[in-house]
Parts: sequence; structure tokens; C-alpha cells
Amino acid sequence: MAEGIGPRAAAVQALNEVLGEGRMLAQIPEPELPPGERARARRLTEEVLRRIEPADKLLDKALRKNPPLALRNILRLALVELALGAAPHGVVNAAVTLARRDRKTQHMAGLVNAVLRNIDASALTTAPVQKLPRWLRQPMVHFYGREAVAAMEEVFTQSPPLDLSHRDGATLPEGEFLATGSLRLQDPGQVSALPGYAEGGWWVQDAAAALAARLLAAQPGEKVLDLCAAPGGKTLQLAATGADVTALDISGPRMQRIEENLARAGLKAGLVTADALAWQPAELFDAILLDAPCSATGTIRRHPDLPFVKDGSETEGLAALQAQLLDRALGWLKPGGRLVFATCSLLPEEGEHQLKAVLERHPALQVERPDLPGLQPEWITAEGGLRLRPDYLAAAGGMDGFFIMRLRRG
Ligand SMILES: C[S@@+](CC[C@H](N)C(=O)[O-])C[C@H]1O[C@@H](n2cnc3c(N)ncnc32)[C@H](O)[C@@H]1O
Repeated sequence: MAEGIGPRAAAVQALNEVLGEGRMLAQIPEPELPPGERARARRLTEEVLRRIEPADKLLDKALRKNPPLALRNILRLALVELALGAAPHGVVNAAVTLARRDRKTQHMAGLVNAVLRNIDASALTTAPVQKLPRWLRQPMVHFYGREAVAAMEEVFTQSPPLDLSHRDGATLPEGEFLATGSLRLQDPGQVSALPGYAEGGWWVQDAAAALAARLLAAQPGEKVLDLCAAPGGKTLQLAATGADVTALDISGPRMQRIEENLARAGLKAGLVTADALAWQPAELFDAILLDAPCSATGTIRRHPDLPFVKDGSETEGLAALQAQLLDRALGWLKPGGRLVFATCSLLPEEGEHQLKAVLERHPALQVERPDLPGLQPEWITAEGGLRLRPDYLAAAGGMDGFFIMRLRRG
């Protein structure tokens, strides 16, 4: 077998499923490869997804006819690997082998060889960056402006750093602390091999995602609800404060992951598997964190498959669900209690518009301006919400897109 063929074959298979069948990478079963090769397959798949548009422009100049998707994906992978500096001989051999292995592409193995030997892969490194698809780009340009969207697209071409949240006194890997409190590792390697992993004193959580629980500022002994909690990154943060935390999610399998994550970190929370639209608490809460289901458009740095799989058709339904969840949760707060609402979305329907609408529905509510260490003034909106964008802290690798707001019941 040609060297390194396993991860490359798995990457092409994943690209075929994402781009041909509209499946998210998270829904595709893991390839049967050793962990290191599986990670390499994932990295290769993501690197290609970040450059499909410029790669196709180059390939189309070298091709006379539009090849079948499986062959195009073999060529895309090889071109991206060449542009990233892999050894040309190995890349071309692997691409030819992959073409020969598939009945649909075997008659085009010669074409693969010819195209890859003649193409100038370095042109990919200087080509204009990939644009977001129209369904997402258009509303974003309308809301943020062209320049801001271009800055976000630039960040989406880079593989993101790894951010950690941690308990006090935990053993931590080497990294750089961001002003907001997260520990950032630029080139982490295998997460489970990092110092302190087995002790469970830290967990992977994007720097922007970490701000929602910080803004809730749960206090020891307070009754706190983590609503829409799974897989539990924010539950761990809340439980680490010493608050009495109840974590609720509709998904049984995802609740299982909270249980495992709590056990690994040595933390405790009450766990409820239920539909928040039907559930009723026995008592009111001092504070609630609602991390609502959303389009996840803020997470494209880590999920470059999302723009190709989604089409925006879910946004309206998700925004309506977010408003319903918000209204129910507000009814579960003690008088004077506080609620933090968060979505990992770049669409205003799931953020700024929710803030405006909830104040119209509940005139007695107060918005509390975010006041955490490390927040920059331009991240806070005129209405008092926190708008986090992928191009913020761009030089250090950016952050996920989030909208977060803190409300207080009158
Ligand atoms: C953005 S994710 C939460 C991420 C989580 N807070 C964390 O930090 O790890 C949204 C969650 O909402 C849950 N969800 C969706 N609809 C729900 C409902 N009606 N009731 C309860 N949970 C729901 C999903 O299962 C999903 O786990």
C-alpha cells in the first residue's frame, strides 16, 4: 500500500460525504484507523474544506471537462497538500493510487498524474481566500459590512488554536493566557497527551464560549440552571464555582457526555434529561444559563463543513425556538434573578434581534452590560449585548462567533 494512503483515503471519503451527500463531519462514522492517522485524516479534510473555492479555480484551468466528484476530491486533496508543502512525489503517488482504487475513477488515474505534475500548487497560497456561501454571506454583509466579513473569511482559512478552561490549581499545559482568562495553545498535538489531562482540571472550550458562564458569575451555594447544557463545557465552569448546578438537555446521548465530563473533572451537578419546552422546575433559580440551539455559524473555524452542508433554512425555526426557551426560562427565575442567553451564531436573528424582542415582550427586564476582564469596548453593542466575532483577536487565532446577553428579572 502506498505510504500515508489510509488518512488520505479517509479524507477523500469524508469530502465525498460532506460535499456529495450533505452530511456534517460529526455525523460520519470515524474511519477505522489508529488514532494518529484518524486525526491526520480529519486535519486533511478540514484543510481542503477551507480552500475548495480557490483550489477549484486552479483545477478548472487544468481540466478540460468537469470530473466526477470523487475524482475532484482526490485532486483537491492533493493540490492542498502540495500547497501546504507536502513532498510532491508522495502526494502524486497517493492521488494516483486513490484514483485507481475506485471503480468510478480508475480510468482517470493518468489524468490525475498529468494534472498534478503540471499544476503550480504555490498559486493556492497566494489566491484570494474562500468566500462564505451566498446564504450566509449575504445576510452577514448586510449586518457587519463587507470589510468585517472579509476579515472573518480570512480567519476561516486558518486552523484554529486550542483553548482551555480550567479549575483553580489545575496542572496546565504550556500556553498563553488570553486577557479573558482562557489558556490558548497554538500547536497542541494530541489533547489526551497534554499535561494534566488525566487529572481533569482543564477542558477544551473556545475562548468565546467560556465567556457565557463567566458572565453569569455563579456564586457558591446559589441554585443555578444550565439549560441546554450538553456536552457540558459550561456545566463544568458553573460547577467549578461551587454553585448548586442543575444541567438539563433534551438529548440522552449528549447528557451521557456531561456525566463523563463531570466525572473526569471531579465535579458534580444534578442531571435532567428533558425537553425544556415541557419541563417544570420544582423551585425557582437564582441564575440561569441558556445556551440555546442555533445555526452554529459562529463555529466555522472548527467546523469548515458547515457552510457546505447548511443552507440557512433552519434559522427561522431556530430563532423561534430560542425565543420560546427564553420566555420559559425567564419564568423560572427568582425575583431579581439573572439569566445569560448565548448562541454560537453570527446571524442577528439569533442574537441582537433576540435582545430587542425579549425586551419588548418583557418590559420589566433589565439588560446588564458585560463587565468581564479582557472584554474590549467594541465587542459590546449599543443595547448592552456582547457580540463576539471570529476576527476578534485575529492575530492570536480568532475566537468563535457568539452573541451573549445578561438579563435581570425585575
Ligand atoms: C449549543 S448546544 C449546548 C452546548 C453546551 N451548553 C455546552 O457548553 O457544552 C444546544 C443544546 O440544546 C439542546 N436542546 C435542543 N432543544 C432542546 C430542548 N427543547 N430542550 C432541552 N435541550 C434542548 C441540544 O440537545 C444541545 O445539546
